[in-house]
Amino acid sequence: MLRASTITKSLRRAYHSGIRVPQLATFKLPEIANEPTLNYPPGSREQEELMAAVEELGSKTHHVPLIINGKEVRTGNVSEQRNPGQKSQVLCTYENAGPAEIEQAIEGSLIAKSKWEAMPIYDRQAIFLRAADLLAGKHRYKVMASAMLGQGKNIWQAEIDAATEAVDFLRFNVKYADEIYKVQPPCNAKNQWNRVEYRPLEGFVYAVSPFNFTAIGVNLAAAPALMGNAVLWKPSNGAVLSNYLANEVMREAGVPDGVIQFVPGDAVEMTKQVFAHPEFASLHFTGSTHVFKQMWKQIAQNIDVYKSYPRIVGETGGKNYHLVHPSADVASAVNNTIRGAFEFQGQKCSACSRLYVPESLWPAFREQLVRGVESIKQGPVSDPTNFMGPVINQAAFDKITNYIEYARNDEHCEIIAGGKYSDAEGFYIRPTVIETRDPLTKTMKEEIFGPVLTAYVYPDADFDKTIDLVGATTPYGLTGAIFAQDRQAVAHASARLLHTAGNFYVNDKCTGAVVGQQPFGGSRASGTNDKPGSANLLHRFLSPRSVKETMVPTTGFTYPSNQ
Ligand SMILES: NC(=O)c1ccc[n+]([C@@H]2O[C@H](COP(=O)([O-])OP(=O)(O)OC[C@H]3O[C@@H](n4cnc5c(N)ncnc54)[C@H](O)[C@@H]3O)[C@@H](O)[C@H]2O)c1
Ligand SMILES: N[C@@H](CCC=O)C(=O)O
Repeated sequence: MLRASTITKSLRRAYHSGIRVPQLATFKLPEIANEPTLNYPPGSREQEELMAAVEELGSKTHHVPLIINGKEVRTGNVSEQRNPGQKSQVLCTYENAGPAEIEQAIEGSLIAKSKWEAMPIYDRQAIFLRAADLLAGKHRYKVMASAMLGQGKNIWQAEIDAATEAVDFLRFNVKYADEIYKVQPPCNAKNQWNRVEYRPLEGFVYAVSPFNFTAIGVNLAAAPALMGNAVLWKPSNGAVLSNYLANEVMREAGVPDGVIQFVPGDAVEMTKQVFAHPEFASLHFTGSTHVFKQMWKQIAQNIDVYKSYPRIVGETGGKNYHLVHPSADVASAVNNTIRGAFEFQGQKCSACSRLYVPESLWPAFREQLVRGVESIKQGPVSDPTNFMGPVINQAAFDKITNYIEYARNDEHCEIIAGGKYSDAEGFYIRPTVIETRDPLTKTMKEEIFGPVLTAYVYPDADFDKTIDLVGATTPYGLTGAIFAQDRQAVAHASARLLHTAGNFYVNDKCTGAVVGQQPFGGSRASGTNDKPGSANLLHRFLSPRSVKETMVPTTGFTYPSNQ
């Protein structure tokens, strides 16, 4: 007979070797809803606290290490992230991962994954719910401040990105995971029980994020991680500090060491190394179309190296439209166009960058548009009265201003608002509207990713032809909007424009999708349309296993018809 002390010792050993309390109930999640957006009016406590965080964060240069297996790693290969609105200010310096650190991160992630995937879903859900609460509460202003100073976001844009959208991704993914786990085979033959288990992918996930949305970086790493995967997260050079702080929030919430490896570095070299690894299981990418296509080709070339077929998930560029019908409410269409085109300096994949207006409405439309655009206040994010700030860096500034100069020199184009810019202090480009007589001019076709809108005026009788034009002008299919009060026109355009936009809006701007409300993503050259902010995305990081269990012995092998 075992003595009590021996039993206690054995139990303690069992506990420490990882034996867990079993799940003793089917749990019900707390209610999941969108994080309320704070308004930050002048004089409010929230504005004061946020601006204090901006001042505090901007008062020194921060240093961002790699985070590999939960440890801060320094390589000595250091780069800078500057404030795009005040380019002399170095917001942070950060370490770049080299081949040895990438190798270490991949190995560590595979080891961490073995425990992480075995952790019950409710533990993983609890961790990400906690991360959401930390981001919505204790760390909200610090992370927002880093997006404001590092990515040039004003208060509102930082709020809807680094606070509410990031929090919504974390919380809604938890809800979608719950729904996915509940989906089980509808039929069981007699004496049998069929089950589906939602395994994570075998191997590791490579998450590569863009500069423009902190929330997207969070989701690129957190969504696969929630489903039991381990992730190498390569942030954009333009968003290192905010992404690092968001990752620190997830670590504080309990994401175990090694599950998300935070590895800024040289995009090309790192990607080459990652894609050559046999355990590479998935690319989770958001960024430009040409980079995604290049990555897809690299993966295809390495296909014989991999253990499994890698899941390729990529949300990419857009050339989004507002189509105005003669029956539209002009003032509303103008206001939506100004917001859709120029919020966050047009640096949204969903930004409106081509506009189609009927001749009959154009005089009024143009007058209101130009007046509104010229009235836009622009400057550093430290002044909350600014509606617009800087673009992200010199390369973006040069690229965008080249488009403006192209239009200035094109005989079919006229710059009717804006057109001015300066990179003396920071990368400031005035919101610019180009009117063109050529609907296929360069600025109507190519993604500019800046505050440049091109308008084409069509004869009212050509509404149908214009619908065709909208669909045929670009290879993209991300977002679009129809403005009309005539229901027939709405229905007609909606049907005819079916494949031109993964997010289609009626009498609303083509930007500003909200997690839990408008799952986001486009098709054609705009991406794989796996809809971040929906259960669909989470499925991409799962490789389900079907289990069939038979309860009674099999007593023979012949068919009844053989008797
Ligand atoms: N569809 C969407 O949901 C969505 C959302 C946000 C941004 N975007 C798109 O992202 C782009 C803007 O973001 P960006 O400027 O950060 O994009 P980007 O393509 O320049 O960079 C995205 C990421 O890819 C990395 N990268 C760059 N070149 C690479 C290469 N050759 N190999 C491997 N990795 C590489 C970057 O370091 C960064 O981390 C726009 O095209 C925009 O439309 C799309
Ligand atoms: N949720 C965002 C996605 C923007 C992409 O950069 C929007 O719809 O504005």
